[in-house]
Amino acid sequence: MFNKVAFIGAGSMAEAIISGIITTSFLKKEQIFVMNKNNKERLENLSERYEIHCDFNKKQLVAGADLIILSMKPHDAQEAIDSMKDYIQEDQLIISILAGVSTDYIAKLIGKEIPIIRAMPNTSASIGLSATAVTKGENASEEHLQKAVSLFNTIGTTSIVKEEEMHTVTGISGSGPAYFYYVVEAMQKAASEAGLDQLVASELITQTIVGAGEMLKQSGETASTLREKITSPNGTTQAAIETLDEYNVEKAMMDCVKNAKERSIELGKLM
Ligand SMILES: NC(=O)C1=CN([C@@H]2O[C@H](COP(=O)(O)OP(=O)(O)OC[C@H]3O[C@@H](n4cnc5c(N)ncnc54)[C@H](O)[C@@H]3O)[C@@H](O)[C@H]2O)C=CC1
Ligand SMILES: O=C(O)[C@@H]1CCC=N1
Repeated sequence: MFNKVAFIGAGSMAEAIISGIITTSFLKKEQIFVMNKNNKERLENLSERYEIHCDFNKKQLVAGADLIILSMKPHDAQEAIDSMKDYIQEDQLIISILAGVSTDYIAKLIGKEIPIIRAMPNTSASIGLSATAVTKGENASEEHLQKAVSLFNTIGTTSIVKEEEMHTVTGISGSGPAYFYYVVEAMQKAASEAGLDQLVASELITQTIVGAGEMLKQSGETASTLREKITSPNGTTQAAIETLDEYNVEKAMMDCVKNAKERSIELGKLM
């Protein structure tokens, strides 16, 4: 499907994707090329661990790559793309995982009518459990989109969305893992205050969140039904949920997603 894949940016998301495509044998190690801004030690480390090619020479890195993955931070995109756009050809496919940044804007920076797929994975990619959403830019075909789906399926599930939905997706599944970690941190604090052993608490909380996730996935029941089944009249769960309602946690969660979405829109405009 791809002969050579070049990652521009070698941070945590690039590593998660690399790990997925190697573990599932989607690509051979020697087909993967990576660069970052100036962190030689990081590249050496990646090269040793995954046996992939690392190179600071942009021309060499991009030459012959049928897929280029933009995996730098949004604020670094302009400089990174400026310094390599002359080596990019219209028959190459670009996948961007940059939060907030439109395919049109990337095409404008590159200055060519090039196929671009925009994707929003999440950090669970590092264990093959990302919820990734993808969308295609103006010059990308259905075939390009399907190739991207195949790639992101190596690191979890992949959903196809409209480009205008990508900001919402970022607020839901891109940043989403952090919301659950936040809840876990709070539960750990409560357990600690109550004097429960930290290791025991951690084991119980982790298995509780994994179990709830699997119930959502496997039971075929809605979150609301599953919650009601736990909530005995005048029981402990009712007392707990009434507290969440008193604090208006539902509204807080809705605003949390909304603000992440707004920030994604801003990130796109800041470029
Ligand atoms: N961390 C997350 O949960 C998610 C992040 N994203 C997006 O993924 C992208 C990368 O995020 P992370 O991996 O967390 O960032 P990171 O900070 O870990 O990595 C960024 C990489 O880009 C490199 N870079 C910066 N300027 C460069 C340049 N001029 N040329 C080449 N490389 C350059 C850096 O050296 C670094 O290797 C961001 O655009 C972010 O919006 C998307 C989904 C989830
Ligand atoms: O916080 C961020 O900007 C990135 C994008 C999605 C998750 N993390």
